[in-house]
Amino acid sequence: MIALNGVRLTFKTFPNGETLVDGGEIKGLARENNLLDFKYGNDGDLIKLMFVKKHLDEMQSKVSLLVRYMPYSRMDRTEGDSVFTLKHTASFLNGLGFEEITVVEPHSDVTTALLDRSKAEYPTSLLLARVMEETGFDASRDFLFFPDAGAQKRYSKVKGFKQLVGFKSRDFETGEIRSLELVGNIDTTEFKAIIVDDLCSYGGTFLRSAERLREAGASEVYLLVGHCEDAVFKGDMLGSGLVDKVFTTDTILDAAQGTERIRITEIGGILS
Ligand SMILES: O=P(O)(O)OC[C@H]1O[C@H](OP(=O)(O)OP(=O)(O)O)[C@H](O)[C@@H]1O
Repeated sequence: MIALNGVRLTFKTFPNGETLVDGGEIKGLARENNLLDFKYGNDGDLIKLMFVKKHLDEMQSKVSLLVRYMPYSRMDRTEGDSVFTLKHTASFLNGLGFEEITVVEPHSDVTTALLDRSKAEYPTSLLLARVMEETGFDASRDFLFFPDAGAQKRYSKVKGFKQLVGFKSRDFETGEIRSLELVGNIDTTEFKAIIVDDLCSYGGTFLRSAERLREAGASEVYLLVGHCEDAVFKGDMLGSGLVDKVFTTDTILDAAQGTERIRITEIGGILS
């Protein structure tokens, strides 16, 4: 999905897969300062983005970019012969020459380090208070749970709550979670937990997290993630009974049962 100044652009696809881009639609929506809102679905969307930006360049207008989910952001390091796809995706976007790039919930600082004139926004942090209120979170008893050190670092500004951290081991090649152990002092026999992280893909991290939390006495477990892919529901996250509710945004997912999906454009601070 690509929106220009708040209006979703329409694209047609030729039988051979090429895209027909409507320059008249772009021209009709263009202003002196423009915002392209980019929701990545597949690699073809990057090509569409390039066509739109190049067309706006021909009108000599200024264009900023909102990247709802940074493609390849999890490939923020390489092992063995794997290509550094995040670096090359960032290079592609830099080559398009945006005035500014805002990235929603990047997986790590590597994304913003690679992108020119970029900044990050974290809706998960902004939504935490709302999720706590809805779940009846009691700060004197309940815990936030960060599944790995990366998550703990990402949300290090969230202070004043009891926290537990996971120690996760993942097979880089297959993506399979080898183990996830819970680290921290649980000083109560019954508590609620909110798992906080940037993205849910296959859901293994969160199923394992919820298992460990339930074993430790959690009576309710909630998941708050910035990005959420459909695959998690095929993996039966909610059907497992381990997670009571998933709170996420619309950066990837359009709709799924059992989730509360909050439009990022409604979260103060992201687009201002
Ligand atoms: O739903 P899943 O398929 O389990 O994936 C979700 C997890 O994967 C990502 O971390 P990752 O393991 O890539 O963390 P790392 O970059 O710190 O290794 C993300 O931050 C979640 O913790």
